This record gives sequence, structure tokens and C-alpha cells, in this order.
Amino acid sequence: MTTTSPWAEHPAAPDPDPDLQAAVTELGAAVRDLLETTVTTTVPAGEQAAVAAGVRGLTARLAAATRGRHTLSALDDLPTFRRTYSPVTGVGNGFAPPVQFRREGDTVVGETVLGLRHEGPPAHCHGGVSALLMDQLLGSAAFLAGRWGMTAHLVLTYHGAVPLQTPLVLTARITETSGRKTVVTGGIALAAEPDRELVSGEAVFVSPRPELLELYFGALTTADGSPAPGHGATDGTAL
Ligand SMILES: CCCCCCCC/C=C\CCCCCCCC(=O)SCCNC(=O)CCNC(=O)[C@H](O)C(C)(C)COP(=O)(O)OP(=O)(O)OC[C@H]1O[C@@H](n2cnc3c(N)ncnc32)[C@H](O)[C@@H]1OP(=O)(O)O
Repeated sequence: MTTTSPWAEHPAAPDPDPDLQAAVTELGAAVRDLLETTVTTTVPAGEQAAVAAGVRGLTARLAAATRGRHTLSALDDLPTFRRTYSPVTGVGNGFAPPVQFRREGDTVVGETVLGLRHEGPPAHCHGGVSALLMDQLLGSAAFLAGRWGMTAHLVLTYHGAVPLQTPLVLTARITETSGRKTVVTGGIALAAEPDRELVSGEAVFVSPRPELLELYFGALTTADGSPAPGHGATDGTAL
């Protein structure tokens, strides 16, 4: 299979600082609990106002040093798909479930449980959150097969409402590859009924032309200020 990864020739990044990894994971988990409790708490107004003031104080401490949008986090590595703050897979992102995807033969699988911070219809997942999960699931299937691309097309069918606080299973597989294009299908089901898809979909991922790579990611640097891996790419199909 032709690779569409801009990082095929790039050496593996060193393992991340374990202390930073542990602290970021713990902060992400703490904020995840905070977010989930924020949307479920029924404590009185005065208590919520007091907590808000405390949270603003904590935010100010974190804001003492921040990165801009063109700088990768010190824990991230694009060639190995390590994305600490992804809204789907990121352990450091409190909105993320988070869900981890793995390869099983020609299929990519992930399990997760969604919370009330993901609610659309009462007690059920927001359709846009399902779309977010599907985009990442299908994109991960492409990436884990060495075929990175950006979402060019995504179609979904919502067969049944996705319940919150219920174990779910997400599966995807590649159905077609040609040049810079990868077509992937997949779905979301209850872990208890994996063969009945509540959401199914298909996406086309396209590895961008070099000019687009430069436009989108030309300013990207690693945390230490070096150009991000993937720069110097000249051919979107076999980098
Ligand atoms: C220094 C490098 C650093 C890189 C860093 C990357 C880090 C990422 C790491 C990890 C992320 C993984 C996250 C996975 C999940 C989330 C994914 C997202 O959310 S992506 C965001 C949403 N998507 C967009 O914002 C795209 C916006 N669209 C575009 O920019 C362009 O349209 C693009 C790149 C998709 C295609 O543009 P063209 O100019 O490169 O492609 P053309 O040359 O026109 O077409 C190439 C082939 O693709 C087909 N194609 C293009 N668009 C299509 C479409 N909509 N449907 C079907 N086929 C399409 C064409 O027909 C053509 O096929 P034929 O070679 O002729 O067979």
C-alpha cells in the first residue's frame, strides 16, 4: 500500500518526559471530572459562584505559560499520532471521553463511555459529538494503515440514538485506496450489541497537495521551536 504519510522517513521522537506525561494525564482527568460535574451539579447558586472563582484562580496559574496554535505540545509526536489534546483521543483534554483506537487485523477498534458533557437529546449523545467521534475513528483507521489524510468528505446515518453512560464500541476499516485518497467506513454500536450500528458512516481522507500542506502547517513547530516533522515534503503521495 502506498503511504501518504509526510513522516515516512522521519526518525521516531524520543519518549515523552514521564513526569510531564503523568501530570498532564492527571490534570486532564481532573478537568474531565470537573466538566462532567459542572453539567450535572445541583448545588446552590452561591456554591457554584464560589467554585467559579476558585476555577478562575487555577486557570490563571496555568496561563502563566502557554503555547500558541502553531506550536505542538511537548508530548505530541505527529509521526506516531501522539496527540495529547485531541478532543476525541487526548488524555489531556477534559472534553475527550477519551477513546483510544487500536488495530485488530484489518479493523480499527475503540471502546468508550460518553458523559452528560456530550449530551444532545436528553440522556443521549449529541449528533455532532457522534460526528466528531466518527471523523476521528475513520481518520485513525486511515492513519494506522499508514495513509494519513484530511477529511474531504464525511457522510453519516443515524440509525438509533446513542445512550450516554453506556459502554460503546467503535469500529472502522478501509474500503478503498487510490493515490492520495483513502475511503473508510465504520460505525458506533452498543458494546452489548456490537452488530447493530447506531451510527454508520463513510469518509474520504485526502493527503493534501504540498502547497496545501505548506499553507496549513508551514508555520508549525515542535515545542522546542524546531520545524515540525513533515516539512520539506514535495510529493503528497509518497513522502
Ligand atoms: C508539516 C506537516 C504537518 C502535518 C500535520 C498534520 C497533523 C494531523 C495529525 C493527525 C490528525 C488526524 C485527525 C483525524 C481525524 C480528523 C481529521 C480532520 O478533522 S481534518 C479537518 C477537516 N478537513 C479539512 O479541513 C480539509 C479541507 N479540505 C481541503 O483542505 C482539501 O479539499 C483537501 C486537502 C481535502 C484536498 O485538496 P487537494 O487539493 O490536496 O486534493 P485534490 O488534488 O483536489 O484531490 C486529490 C484526490 O482526492 C479526491 N477528492 C478531493 N476532495 C474530495 C471529496 N470531497 N470527495 C471525494 N474525493 C475527493 C480527488 O477527486 C482526487 O482524487 P483522484 O486522485 O482524482 O482519484
